[in-house]
Amino acid sequence: MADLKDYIRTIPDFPVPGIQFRDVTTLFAHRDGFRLMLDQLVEAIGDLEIDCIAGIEARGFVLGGALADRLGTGFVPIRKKGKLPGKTIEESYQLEYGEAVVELHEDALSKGERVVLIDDLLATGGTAAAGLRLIDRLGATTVACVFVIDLPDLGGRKLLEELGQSVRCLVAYEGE
Ligand SMILES: O=P(O)(O)OC[C@H]1O[C@H](OP(=O)(O)OP(=O)(O)O)[C@H](O)[C@@H]1O
Ligand SMILES: Nc1ncnc2[nH]cnc12
Repeated sequence: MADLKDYIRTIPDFPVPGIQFRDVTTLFAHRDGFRLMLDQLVEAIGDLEIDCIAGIEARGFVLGGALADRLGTGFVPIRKKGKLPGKTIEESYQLEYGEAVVELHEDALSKGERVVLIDDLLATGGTAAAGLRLIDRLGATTVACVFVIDLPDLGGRKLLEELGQSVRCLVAYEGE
């Protein structure tokens, strides 16, 4: 049986020298790969009762929208600063290669809603941790953080687990 890694391309030195960029566009582009990924994401989340999926810009939107349709939930976007039209709350964070700010509409989630946070890749965990803070500030509960790719060497899984999160990833690149 095909492995998700068969569909993921690695591009060395992008966007800066020294980064091995794990490119999921080749996975998204392949009809068998995309379906296999969604099947595995549904399985990873299947045991949870959830109201909503929150996806992180940009690749988390592709995953999150398709997954929300499969699971019959709503979808909420966590976006880079300056993109959302309504009133927002914001959190800043450090990246593997930079710094950024993410925002969430202040009325995007209600108190007590059960949310799954999703993105394509977990590296340092800075982006996901900022997303968790946004969800938490609206009084909603993140019941799991779900990623296609984990880069455990960068410590993101450990960070999110220390924050009490259930972390679910489909593939990992370790020491590679
Ligand atoms: O765990 P972290 O160290 O925070 O890194 C993970 C984040 O980095 C990538 O996005 P990127 O910031 O490159 O933005 P993009 O999706 O808009 O290209 C990836 O899609 C995650 O969102
Ligand atoms: N190595 C990597 N590949 C793809 N996206 C990333 N985001 C942060 N680090 C990354």
